[in-house]
Amino acid sequence: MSGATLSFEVDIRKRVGEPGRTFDLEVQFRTSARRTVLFGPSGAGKSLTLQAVAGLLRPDSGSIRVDGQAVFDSAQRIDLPARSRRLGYLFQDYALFPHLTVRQNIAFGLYRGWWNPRPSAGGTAVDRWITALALTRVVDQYPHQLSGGQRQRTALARALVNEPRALLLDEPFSALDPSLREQTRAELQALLDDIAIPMLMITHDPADLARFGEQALHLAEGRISGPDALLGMGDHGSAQAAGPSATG
Ligand SMILES: Nc1ncnc2c1ncn2[C@@H]1O[C@H](COP(=O)(O)OP(=O)(O)OP(=O)(O)O)[C@@H](O)[C@H]1O
Repeated sequence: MSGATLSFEVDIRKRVGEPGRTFDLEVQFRTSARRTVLFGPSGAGKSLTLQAVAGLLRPDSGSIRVDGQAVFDSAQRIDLPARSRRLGYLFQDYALFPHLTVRQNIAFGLYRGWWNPRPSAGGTAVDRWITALALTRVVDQYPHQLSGGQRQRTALARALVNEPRALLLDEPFSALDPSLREQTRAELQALLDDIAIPMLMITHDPADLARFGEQALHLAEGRISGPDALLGMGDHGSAQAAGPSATG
């Protein structure tokens, strides 16, 4: 169960900032790899790109297709809300609700409204991910009572509970103690193999790229500079920069 793929086709422009201090994102790429890593230095535009794919940031123009479906297309006036895109999002700092238990945080992923899930909130999906992510012992604890790894697994469970068609991961290990990162990478890799869900990860850490960059795209100053030929091992799909900004 490790071969699930899905395509992302991104061709977007977005200007942020104020006059005189703007940042222009102009990103074009296609990938159908099982695991794609968008790699680049701080300030390159990685988070803006991932947020646009997720539906958390509206590009000024362009289009985003997921598995052939237009989730954003400025010309056609398509802009699906984040929830309708069926993509799980793992935030860099995990963004857990401090006043909710592990179980409630995970169940929150299932709810549309602003009310809080009951402490006993559950159901098959919540229980499945509690078990799969080894959170059984801590279901009634609050985020401040968890280890970094447990916090990350809780956030992952919340991202997965709606059965998304892909996972979007924003620097998933940067909030962890460096000594925990390698073990946690191995755990995430095993989980992804097990549940066969494609992922798009953004990171500035070469160790993430080495482990998850089945296809690598390099981002610098708001533009993709091309696939990493050394890491682009194409058995499970393909990734390529597209359009005029591609140099590789
Ligand atoms: N809302 C905003 N208003 C103004 N500028 C912004 C905004 N969001 C991002 N930027 C700027 O856009 C650029 C790209 O930001 P982004 O967060 O995408 O970078 P990043 O590659 O994810 O960096 P990091 O690895 O540090 O998170 C940065 O220069 C940032 O200051």
